[in-house]
Amino acid sequence: MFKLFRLLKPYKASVVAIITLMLLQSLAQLYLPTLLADIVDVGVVKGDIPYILRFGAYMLLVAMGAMVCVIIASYLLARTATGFGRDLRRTLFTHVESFSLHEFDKLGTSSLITRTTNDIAQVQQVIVMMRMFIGAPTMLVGGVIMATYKDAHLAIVLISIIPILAIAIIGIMRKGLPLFKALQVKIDGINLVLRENLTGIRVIRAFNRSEHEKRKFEKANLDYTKTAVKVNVIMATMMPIMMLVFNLGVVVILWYGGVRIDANQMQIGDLMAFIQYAMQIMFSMFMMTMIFMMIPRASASAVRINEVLALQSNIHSAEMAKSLDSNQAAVEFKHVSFSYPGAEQPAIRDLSFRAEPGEVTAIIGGTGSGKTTLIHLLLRFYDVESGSIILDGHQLPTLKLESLRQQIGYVPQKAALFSGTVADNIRFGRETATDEEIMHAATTAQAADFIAEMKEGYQAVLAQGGTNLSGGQKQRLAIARALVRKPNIYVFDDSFSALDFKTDAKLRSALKTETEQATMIIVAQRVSTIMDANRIIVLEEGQIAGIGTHSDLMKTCAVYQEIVASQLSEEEIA
Ligand SMILES: Nc1ncnc2c1ncn2[C@@H]1O[C@H](COP(=O)(O)OP(=O)(O)OP(=O)(O)O)[C@@H](O)[C@H]1O
Repeated sequence: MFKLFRLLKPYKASVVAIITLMLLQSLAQLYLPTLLADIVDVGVVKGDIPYILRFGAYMLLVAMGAMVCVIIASYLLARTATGFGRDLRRTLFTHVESFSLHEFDKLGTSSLITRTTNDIAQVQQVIVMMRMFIGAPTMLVGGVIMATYKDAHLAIVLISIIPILAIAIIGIMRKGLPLFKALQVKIDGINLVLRENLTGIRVIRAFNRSEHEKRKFEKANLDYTKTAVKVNVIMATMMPIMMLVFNLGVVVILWYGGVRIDANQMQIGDLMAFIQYAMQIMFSMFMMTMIFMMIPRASASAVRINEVLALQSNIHSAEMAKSLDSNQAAVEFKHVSFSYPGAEQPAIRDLSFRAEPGEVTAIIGGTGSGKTTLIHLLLRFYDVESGSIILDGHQLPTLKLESLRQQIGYVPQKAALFSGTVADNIRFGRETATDEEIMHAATTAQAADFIAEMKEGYQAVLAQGGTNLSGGQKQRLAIARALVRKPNIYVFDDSFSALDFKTDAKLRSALKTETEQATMIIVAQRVSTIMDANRIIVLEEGQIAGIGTHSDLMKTCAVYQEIVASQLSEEEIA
C-alpha cells in the first residue's frame, strides 16, 4: 500500500499541515481534563468563582482551538483523499489503456472495473482515516502519561487494562482479517454476474433464463452478504467487549480512587480528570482497532491495484520504432503461428500470404478457424509466436503502435459504438474529419438514408453501445467510422453479415471506388461477398486450406467447394 502512497507527493504540504493540526488537536484534548481538575480542586472546592470563570473561559478557548484544528484538518484531508483517489484512478486507467488483449483476458473486465472503483475507494478510505492514525496513538500515549502524572498508583490499574483490551482486539482481528480480504474477491463475483446480466439482457429474456440468472446473482449476492455479515458480527462484538472491559476498569478506578481520596492521597478533580483520560485511552484504542481492521482490507485492495499496475504489456512501441508515411501499404504474413495462453492447439499455424494495395484479399473459413485471430495479429492486439507480419516492408514490432494502427481502418465483427451523436461516432475514426467527410463516409457506407430518417440526423444521440440501432445500422456506422480514417489498409471482420444482400452489394460497389488504392482485407462468411476478390484465403483449423481466386479454388480446394456448395445455387456458382 505504501507504494501507492507515492501518489501523495503532490499533497505533501497538505499532509504536513494535517499532521501538525491533528497533533495540536490531540494535545488540546489531553490538556482539557487537567484544566477540569484544576477548576474542581481549586475553584469548586474552595468556592473561588472568579477562578472557575477564568479557567472555564480558558477551557472553552482550548476546546475551540481544538475544534478549529479539526475543521481545517478535515477539509484538507477531504481534498487530499479525493485528489489521491482521482490521481490513482487516472494512473490505473492510463495503465490499463496500454494493455494488450492478453492482459484483459488474464484479469477479466469485471475485475478491472472493481479494481478501478471499489478497490481504489478502499485505499482512499485509509487516507480519510489519516486523522485517526495521528490522533489515536498520540491520545493513547499522551493519555497514559497524563494519567500517570495525575496519579501513578491509579495509573497501574489503567495500564493493566490495556493489555487485556489489546488481547481482545488481537483475537477479534485474527478472525476478521481473512474475511476482509475475501470481501473484495466476492465483490468481483457480484460484478461479473451483474455485468454479464446487463450486457446479455436480451438473450436472457429471449431464452427465458431470467430466473436462472436471478439465482446466479442471488448466489453471488448471498455469498458476499454472508461474509459481510460475519465481518459485521465481529465488528459488532468488539464494541461491547471493549465497553465491558473498560466499564469494569472504571469501577475499579472509582473504587480505588475513592480509597485514595479518603486517605487524602488524591483530590476529587484529579479523579475526574483521570476518568476522562481513561476514556480518551479507551477511545484511542477503539480507533486503533478500526485502523487495524481497515488497513488489511485496504492493503488487500492495494495488492489488487498493484497487480494491475505491475502487469506490463509486452506489446508496445520499441524505442527506435518507426512511423510510416507512405500512401500504400502491402501486408505480408510469413510463416505466422500463434496460440492463446493455455490453449492446446495453436489458433494460427504456419500462415503465409500477401495482401497487395489496390487488391481485395478475402478470408473465409468455418467458425473458429482463426479468421478474427489473424486480424487481431495484424492489428498487433497480440504478438505472433513465430514467423513475422510485414507491413509496407517493415516488421510489425519495428513500427510505432500508433503509426501501425493509423494505417488500418478496422471494422470489428461486433460493431462497438459509443454513447454520443452519430457524427461523434463516425468522427471517432479521425478527429479532424469535417462534416462533409463524415457525410461522405456515411453515404459510402450506405448509412446516409437511415441517418436522414432519424429525427436529428447526424446529431441524433446514440444510447450506450448504440442499442437504439439495428445490427445492420450499427455495422454501417462502424464501416463509415473506418472509411473516414482514409487508411492505407481496410480490415473488415465479417462486417457485412448483418446486411441484406442488396445493401451488401451496394456497399461493396461504393467501397470499390472509394478504396481503389487501399489494401483490402475482408473476412466473410458469405461466399457472395468475396467471390470477386483478387485472392481468397480459405482457412481451416488455423491453417491455409487453399489460396487463389474463386475460379481457382473451385477447381483445387475441396474445403472451398464445400462452403460454396452449402451457400450458392448452381446458377450462382457458374
Ligand atoms: N481470447 C481468446 N482466448 C483463448 N482462445 C481464443 C480466444 N479467442 C479465440 N480463441 C480460440 O481461437 C480459435 C480461433 O478463434 P477465432 O475467433 O480467430 O475464429 P474465427 O474464425 O474468427 O471464428 P468466427 O467465424 O466464429 O468468428 C478458436 O478455437 C477459439 O476458441
